[in-house]
Amino acid sequence: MSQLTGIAASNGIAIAKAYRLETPDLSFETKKDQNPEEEIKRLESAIETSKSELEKIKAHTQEKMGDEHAEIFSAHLLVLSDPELIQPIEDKIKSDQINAEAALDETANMFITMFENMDNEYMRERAADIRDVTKRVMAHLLERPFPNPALINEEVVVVAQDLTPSDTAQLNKQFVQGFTTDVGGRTSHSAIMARSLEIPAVVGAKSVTQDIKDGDIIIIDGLDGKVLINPSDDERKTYEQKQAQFEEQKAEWAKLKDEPSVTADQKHVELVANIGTPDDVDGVLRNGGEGVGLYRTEFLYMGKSSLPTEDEQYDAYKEVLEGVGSDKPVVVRTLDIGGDKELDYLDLPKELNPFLGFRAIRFCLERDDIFRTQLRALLRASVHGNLKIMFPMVATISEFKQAKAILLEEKENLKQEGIEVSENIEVGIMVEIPSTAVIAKQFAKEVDFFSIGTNDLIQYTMAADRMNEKVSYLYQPYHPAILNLVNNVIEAAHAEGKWAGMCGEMAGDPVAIPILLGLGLDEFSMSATSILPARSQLLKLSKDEIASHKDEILSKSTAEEVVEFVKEITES
Ligand SMILES: C=C(OP(=O)(O)O)C(=O)O
Ligand SMILES: [Mg+2]
Repeated sequence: MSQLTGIAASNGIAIAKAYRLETPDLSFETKKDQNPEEEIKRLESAIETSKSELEKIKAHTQEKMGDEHAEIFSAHLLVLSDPELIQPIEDKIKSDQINAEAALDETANMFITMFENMDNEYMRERAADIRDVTKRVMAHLLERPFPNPALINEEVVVVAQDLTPSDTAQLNKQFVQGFTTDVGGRTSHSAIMARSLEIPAVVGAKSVTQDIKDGDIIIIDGLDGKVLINPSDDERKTYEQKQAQFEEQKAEWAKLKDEPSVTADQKHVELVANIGTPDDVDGVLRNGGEGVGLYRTEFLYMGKSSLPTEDEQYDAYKEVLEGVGSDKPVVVRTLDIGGDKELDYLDLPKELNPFLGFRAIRFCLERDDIFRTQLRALLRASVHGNLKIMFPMVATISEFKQAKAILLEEKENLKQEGIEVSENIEVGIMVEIPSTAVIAKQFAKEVDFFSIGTNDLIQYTMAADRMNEKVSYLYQPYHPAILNLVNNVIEAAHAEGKWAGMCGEMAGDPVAIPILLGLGLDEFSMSATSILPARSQLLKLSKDEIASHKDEILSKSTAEEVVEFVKEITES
């Protein structure tokens, strides 16, 4: 057996066979003087195999995730049945006498370039479909296995170089017991999704794809960030015991499900959850969440071949608001696309620094057609619960004002159309850009609330990529620079009678919780599975006692000094 160490990204222990999820190498050689009849036969057979796989995936997705998610596979099937694409490939095989791989590649690229350059969104989306489908057909031509995560139907641990958010969205929790990746950090979106799926995960384990073969027995220790490959019987027993202990601990926490979130000195805070889809609401309720502090709506736009319609979005928002319960807050973040969250069908230009690029509110203010559709859906859904709207990646007051003005315009438009809209929607911002944290005082006059997005705030403040394990030593949530920014935001909010929450992963971190409590954070939004452990921890903490040491905490020079000091004052 061998053991790898990575970053514990989602709690729990998983023991199962490895399933490697990787796109095969699709490079090929162009061959001349081929027999066209044979090449056409090979092409037809690769297309048929691809079609039958896609039919299966589509049926499976329809059953597990509904029609909306299955739609992308219908679009792929249409491409594979389109004579306007297939005939030119066959013509090329005949005229140039080249192998099917070369003819497929050339013809598909020609169509992709043509569609991508059209001034028509529908056609640009078709370019993305052709690109996806061509990969599958090419893999079959080259006889290299193409992974179909949606079709996994036995208990496995997924092993991948990295998982995109849309890969993660396809994983079926019934069979996928856990996952491990070479790259990534605790705040990469695949790790965040693992926590909302409640499956154990270890990310950033560097060489899992090198060291693990399909079918190896793997133990994922999501509590301590370990990956064991082909463990001995004794090791397996040890981990089965650890798994059982973790289950017992969870049963203890579960007793707090309907209890209030109070500290030892009877101070209330709000413990709410981060979600990515309406399906996650169930986990929020099971884990005693007092609402939703961050609904990442990007996932509505992913795993599809086109933008979600206003009605589709309305249905999702209504489902969340009603599911959570009408009195409980639901903070919905408007589209935060960009960074590692791409939408193929929008065909946005590749950027050198996507995390510093054209994303989130920057994108929405330019593509206000897309933004308005989302805002209308949100406003229409607002009558079904306690909705709060939050804009991501706000860097300037002017961005906030523009976004809010568009929201108010759409509200007026709906009212003119005779559609009811709630009059009590709070409108706030994520604080994830250092400049915004620095002038929080000025922002606090404009917004109804702040939610601190430490996942990004830390990476921008420390100039350390949140997904790069090489610089993860610099990604320091307890660094005094971060704590001073957080404190600045909380004080600014309170001075204007507003509330300050946090929806970055730091809010659910047991080391950070006492510090944030002492700084006066009002709302802690975290993965649903962190809520009960946090509630249990709060019961033992005195807010006033920690707050009395606030200045000392903020004046420490290093993260280590902060952690040591807070440990001293909370354990004494
Ligand atoms: C919550 C945040 O947003 P995301 O993780 O989706 O970037 C954050 O940046 O802290
Ligand atoms: Mg962010």
